[in-house]
Amino acid sequence: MAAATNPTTGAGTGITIGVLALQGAYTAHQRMLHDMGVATRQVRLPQDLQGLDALVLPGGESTTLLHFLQQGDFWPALKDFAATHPCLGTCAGLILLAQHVQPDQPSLGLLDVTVQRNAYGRQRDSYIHIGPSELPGGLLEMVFIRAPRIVQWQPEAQVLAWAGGSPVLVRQGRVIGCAFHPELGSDTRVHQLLVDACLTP
Ligand SMILES: NC(=O)CC[C@H](N)C(=O)O
Repeated sequence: MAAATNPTTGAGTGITIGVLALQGAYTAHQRMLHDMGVATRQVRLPQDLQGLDALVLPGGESTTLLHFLQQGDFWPALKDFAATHPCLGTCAGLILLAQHVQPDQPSLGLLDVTVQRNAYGRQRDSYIHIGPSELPGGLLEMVFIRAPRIVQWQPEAQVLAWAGGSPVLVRQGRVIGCAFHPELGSDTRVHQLLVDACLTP
């Protein structure tokens, strides 16, 4: 892990965060991390994981992501990386990190939650919710796009935000899962959780 020189932002920390760039909303994550002063690298091949401090698994379509990730040795390499480094999974990325997925599909099993895919409706049912959170400053704007719902969770998964009676932001050790899209907008607090996880020994 890199030494912190400015723990309130990514600037000057020397950390590099990978963004899984196979499909989906990865450029918006890169832009947000860049604006926070954090170096990023697109991850398209298993060897791109080498030397990274953390990884973002973006939103998109989890079945399509799985299709690419199950080629060659990407899946075991990702499993090893995610078990040993901070990770932030948003929307489809949360589905990849979950312990159980409904309907059933392979997942990394790093967050003790069960997620139900597409539980908030179709693309046209996308909506913005403003709700309380445990993040510094409280209230959080959350963009939901065909989002998964966390329908079961274990106490190991610390809930940091709720919407409509369900957890929508959870953290388990250095793994963070988020049902909404924190990369769309200018609020950096969810990404800051990932940066902070990199800087925590
Ligand atoms: N915005 C998103 O990432 C949607 C997730 C998608 N519905 C899936 O099941 O993978």
